[in-house]
Order: sequence, then structure tokens, then C-alpha cells
Amino acid sequence: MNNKKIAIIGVGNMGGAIAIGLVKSGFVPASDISVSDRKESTLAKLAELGVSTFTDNLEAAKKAEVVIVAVKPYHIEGVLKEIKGALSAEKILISIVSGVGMNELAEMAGTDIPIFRVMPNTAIALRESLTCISANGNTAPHKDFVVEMFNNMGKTVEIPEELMAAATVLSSCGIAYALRYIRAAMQGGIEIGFGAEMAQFITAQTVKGATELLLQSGHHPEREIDKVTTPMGVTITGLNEMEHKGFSASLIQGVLASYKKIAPTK
Ligand SMILES: NC(=O)C1=CN([C@@H]2O[C@H](COP(=O)(O)OP(=O)(O)OC[C@H]3O[C@@H](n4cnc5c(N)ncnc54)[C@H](OP(=O)(O)O)[C@@H]3O)[C@@H](O)[C@H]2O)C=CC1
Ligand SMILES: O=C(O)[C@@H]1CCC=N1
Repeated sequence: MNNKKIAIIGVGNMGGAIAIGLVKSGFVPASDISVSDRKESTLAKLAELGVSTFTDNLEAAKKAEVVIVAVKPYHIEGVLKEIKGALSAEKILISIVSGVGMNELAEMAGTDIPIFRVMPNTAIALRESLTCISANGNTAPHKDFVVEMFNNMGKTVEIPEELMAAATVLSSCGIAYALRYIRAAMQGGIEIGFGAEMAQFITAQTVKGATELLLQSGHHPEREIDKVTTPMGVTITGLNEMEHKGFSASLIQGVLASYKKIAPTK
């Protein structure tokens, strides 16, 4: 176990998921984790994990050597103003806030503060996140710690900050895109005979299997698709119909639209 104390400021969907994943991982004891939010009801649920809860962000940040900010982009400036007094060159600031760059964070938090931008997804609660990590110039002594922390909650990749917007789209938004595929496939499954619950189980486990086929072999998806498509068969008939209706094109355009939203100048 590590002996650094960790504070999470803002424990909604993502901050809460990180708190849950962190406790499950055992990377630090729950008693070394502080969470802060303005909603008592949110804090009450997380208190059951054994973490300390705060409505005062500064108090929570003072207790920790690692401060993770997980508020909406339009709240980050106010929060960093509040906790600035608790940050120092010896501590670590981690922002999961999408669309707020390293320079802006340094301007708000202080240029001597070691800052990491980290982009996880909500599967972090199950320790199955894909988390992208980029760091500013002051972080060298802390990088192994931060990478190890997020490796305990899934897989990590280190990326240059320029790719952070793309990482947000592919990994963080990606959870929602994948779930929409599952929902649509389920709806088809119900129309051809399954009850909703069974359709969901069959689809979700099938997607998990498809994912493992790629992760365990490193194969290109088409190589595995070729193994399923009998000439003149059922699969290719369905796949071609999906493509005629714009399946791949709509996904690619959706990814690009999300990217345009987060990186509008590109
Ligand atoms: N959701 C996702 O999948 C991902 C989100 N992100 C990023 O994570 C950040 C958080 O997103 P998400 O978790 O979805 O948002 P949520 O709104 O679910 O969570 C933010 C939490 O912070 C609270 N909060 C707001 N202001 C303060 C404050 N001043 N002090 C303390 N707590 C405060 C909010 O309370 P209240 O509800 O009252 O506003 C809420 O509980 C965003 O910047 C987003 O871009 C990154 C990757 C994935
Ligand atoms: O939708 C959003 O804007 C945020 C960024 C990544 C996931 N949720």
C-alpha cells in the first residue's frame, strides 16, 4: 500500500467512480482518501466506503498529498482558487476536467505545482478504465506514482497533451458510444424474439467476448470479422445492410463531431 493521502474534489459521476475504484483497488487505505462535494447526499453514499467526507474543499485538499479535481469545466476556476493555499511544489495536482489545458491549470493553480491531466472513463469504478495521462514539466518524481495509481484502476497510456482532446472522445465518450451499440443491438434482438433482459445479457457478454478477441490477440477487427462471415451467409448480409445504412460512417462522423466540440479550433 502507498502512504500518500488522496483528496478528490467533486465526486459526481467521475469523481465518485474514481473513489469507488480506488477503494476497491486497495492502492491506498480508504481512511487515506478524502472526498469533497457541495452535496451532502452524494457524500453520504461515499462515506459508506470508509472515506472521509468534506463540504469544505480546502480542508479536504489540506489533508492530502495528491489532489484530484473532478468538477465540471465551468467550476474548475472557482475550485482551484479555493484550494490554492493547500497546493505546493511537493504535492500533486491531477485534473480530470475535460477541455481545460495544462497552461490554464498552471495559471490557476501556480506554475510550480506538479500537474497531471488524466482522462479516465466511468469503468474506473470497476477498475476497467482506459486512462490517458499527460504531465507538465514539474512532475518527473511523481510520474511513477500517478501511473501506478491509475494502473490499479484499469489500463493507462501516457500521451502528449495535444492528444488529450482526442483521448477524451475515444476513451471517455467511448463508453457511451459502445453502450449505444449495445442498446441498438438489444432492440434488434427483442424484435427477433428475446426478452429485454436476455437480449441485454447476450449482447453485453458478446461485446465483452469481441473485445477480448482483440485485446488478447492484438488482431485487427477485420481479421476476427473474417472468421465470422460465411460466404453468402447471415453475418455478411447483416453487416452489409448496416454499412448501406451508414453504420461505420455515422460512428466516424460522431467521433469527429465530439472532437470538434472539445477542440473547436482544429
Ligand atoms: N462523466 C464522465 O464520463 C467523464 C467526465 N470527465 C470530466 O470530469 C469532470 C466531472 O464530470 P462528471 O463527474 O460527469 O460531473 P458531475 O456533475 O457528475 O460531478 C461533479 C461534482 O462536483 C460537484 N461540484 C460542483 N461544484 C463544486 C464545488 N465548487 N465544490 C465541490 N464540488 C462541486 C457537483 O455538484 P453539483 O451536482 O451540485 O454541481 C458534482 O457532484 C468534468 O470536468 C468532465 O469533463 C472526464 C472523463 C469522463
Ligand atoms: O460529455 C462530456 O463533455 C464529458 C467529457 C467526457 C465525458 N463526459
